[in-house]
Amino acid sequence: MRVIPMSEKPHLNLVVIGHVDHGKSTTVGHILYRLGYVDPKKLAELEEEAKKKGKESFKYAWLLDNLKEERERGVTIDLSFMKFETKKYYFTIIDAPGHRDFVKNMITGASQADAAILVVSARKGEFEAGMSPEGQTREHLILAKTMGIEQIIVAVNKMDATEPPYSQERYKQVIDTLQKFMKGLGFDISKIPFIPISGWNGDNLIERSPAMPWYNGPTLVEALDNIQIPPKPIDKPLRIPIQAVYAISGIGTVPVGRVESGVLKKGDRIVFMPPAIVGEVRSIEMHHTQIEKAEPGDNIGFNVRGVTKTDIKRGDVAGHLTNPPTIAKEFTARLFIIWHPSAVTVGYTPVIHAHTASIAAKITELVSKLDPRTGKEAEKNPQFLKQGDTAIVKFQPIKQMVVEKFSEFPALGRFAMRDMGKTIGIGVITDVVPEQVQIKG
Ligand SMILES: Nc1nc2c(ncn2[C@@H]2O[C@H](COP(=O)(O)OP(=O)(O)OP(=O)(O)O)[C@@H](O)[C@H]2O)c(=O)[nH]1
Repeated sequence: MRVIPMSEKPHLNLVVIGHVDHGKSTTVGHILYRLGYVDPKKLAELEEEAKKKGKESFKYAWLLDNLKEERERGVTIDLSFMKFETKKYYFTIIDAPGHRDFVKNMITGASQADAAILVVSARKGEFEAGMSPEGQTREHLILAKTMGIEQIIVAVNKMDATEPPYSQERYKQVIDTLQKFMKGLGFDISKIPFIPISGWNGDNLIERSPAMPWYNGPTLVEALDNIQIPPKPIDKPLRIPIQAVYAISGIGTVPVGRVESGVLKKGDRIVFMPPAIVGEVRSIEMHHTQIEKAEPGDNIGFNVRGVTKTDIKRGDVAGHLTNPPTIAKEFTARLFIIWHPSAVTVGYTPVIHAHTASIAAKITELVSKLDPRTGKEAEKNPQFLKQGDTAIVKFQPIKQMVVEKFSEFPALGRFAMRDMGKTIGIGVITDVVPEQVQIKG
């Protein structure tokens, strides 16, 4: 594997979604190979091995598993990272395919996806399975929409395996169904490319495929270069969810976290919520270098005067005194139930994972159940929610917790809901009832 240089290009986080076996690993593996990230000798070895096992068709998918393993041995964080460059951008694939719990990682992971590739098989029966009520094409699209991922590239895969191969008619049928569904979810489909590909043969991945002369849109890699960079929320109030707090001898208290919005400057007076403790920023450090100010996306450690290590902890949020982070007495969310063995009712108290905080919260009201296709109310005050339902729900955190409205601070306004070691649901916060607290200092 070649060593990837730190690039000057803008950095984007990409997530690859889609129904099981629709070709996510094969497509990503093939792109990485074609962009030169894989030694041809290594591929030949894998090919040989796959042939021996009578599974030649898994060549590229195995490649990906191999790369994943190589990386995982070296990293300690729980996201599986893969990086590659296109003409314009430097991409990190967060949570590569095959990972069942991508939903939780998307929310609680270090980075949020800027864009998604949805891989959909056009093979007879497979496309239909993905769009069935239990299908993940459908589920992942709902999740992407719920999480606010607007930039989606749809790769209509396995075009070599349609009947007849590379059938324009089948392509049209597939995208027609997808476009109707996505429109219903509120996606602006005029901005979404639908690219017929074969992840296996490489059609329309990098160069235009001669097998599909009827298609004149971008190739998959061209579509990646057409992604728009999301603006940095530097004009918004400061929010830094704290990941850890250190006490360093000779320096003092050093909280560590990622700036999600606003700008932090040396000398600023800041407040940590919920404890409502005020401190003064003496220095800011990023990648072992002192900096004067930190902006959204920067992972920093900063030394604060007036705060001890025991005053604050992971899950607290730093902000300026003029607009302190909100402690929620209660919050309302649009919730999607991913998995539950029976039913979710009022009184249910799962753990809410929002930004760096993990705090139990009780459901106090099931306000309404929504029609997942239209987002409109389908039932008022339902008795219970089950797997696959989308609903408006009120929560009461059992301990003080900072969250914000998703529309104002996306990174602090989305959460995963966990119980029994599994992700039960995901939500975005539409409203917060703030708790008034006295700020000390
Ligand atoms: N004919 C054909 N087969 C493909 C293509 N892409 C993938 N496949 C096959 O489809 C099967 C599943 O491919 P994967 O890449 O493992 O699918 P995946 O979506 O990553 O699967 P999970 O990670 O298990 O969800 C394998 O047998 C692949 O060889 C394609 O473009 N054409």
